[in-house]
Amino acid sequence: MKKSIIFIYGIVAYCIFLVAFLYAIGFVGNFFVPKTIDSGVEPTLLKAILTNTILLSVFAIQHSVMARPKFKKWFTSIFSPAMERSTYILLSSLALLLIYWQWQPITILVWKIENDILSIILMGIFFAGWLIVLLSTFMINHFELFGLAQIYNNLKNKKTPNPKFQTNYLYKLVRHPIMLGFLIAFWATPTMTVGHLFFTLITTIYIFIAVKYLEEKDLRKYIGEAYETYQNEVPMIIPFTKK
Ligand SMILES: C[S@@+](CC[C@H](N)C(=O)[O-])C[C@H]1O[C@@H](n2cnc3c(N)ncnc32)[C@H](O)[C@@H]1O
Repeated sequence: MKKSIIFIYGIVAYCIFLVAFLYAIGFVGNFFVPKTIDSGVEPTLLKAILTNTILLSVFAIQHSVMARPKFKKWFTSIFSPAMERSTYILLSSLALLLIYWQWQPITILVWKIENDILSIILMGIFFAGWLIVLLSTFMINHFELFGLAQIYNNLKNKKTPNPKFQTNYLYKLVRHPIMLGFLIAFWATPTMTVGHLFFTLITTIYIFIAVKYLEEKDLRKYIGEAYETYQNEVPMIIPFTKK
């Protein structure tokens, strides 16, 4: 495929990711965007749970299968390697947009903080979570993580170096600060409904399983002993849980 087309494809994928990422803040936080985690017509409890389980499963399967080295090898045997990350980002973002669009609210209250100061503090923690997610992507390599380095280097006929193993900034505190940021953003809310809690519980379980049994397995294989030492020294997701 023409390098300029691959470049445009990667830029479009990145723009769709930006929309999906920004929308996620409003979706989970219940503000600004037209459809949020607690808005819309409420179906029966069974329909809501079934639909939401399918939606989250689509995202989890896409995200986990496409991140595996075997899938990447297959993909790059057919398409340009420069397109691999952008395709991953594009399909992840589309899976997220599908969640926002089809999510079924369950508005039964689990907790509601009436104290204004506590609510503001929780909203502050919520935004801090999203900031941690965004900043952490730059601590690894934002441009490589979202496929921009690959499409740019491809356009310039340059090889993209393999991603570097980072243990800097927040990666000194935990091994998975991006996931920590998501968990903070999903749990910190002044109003927790059953629908929001369902989303948060399922994503929390998925994050811990995917990180421990998929991502870290690959990282140990490719980085080797240095990653094992890192695992021994730095906690996985919850800070200060390792001596
Ligand atoms: C969506 S990012 C999430 C990274 C990490 N799990 C986190 O929560 O911060 C996934 C990519 O980051 C890479 N990655 C994970 N830990 C890394 C590290 N310490 N240095 C460089 N890349 C890393 C993985 O190989 C994978 O390609």
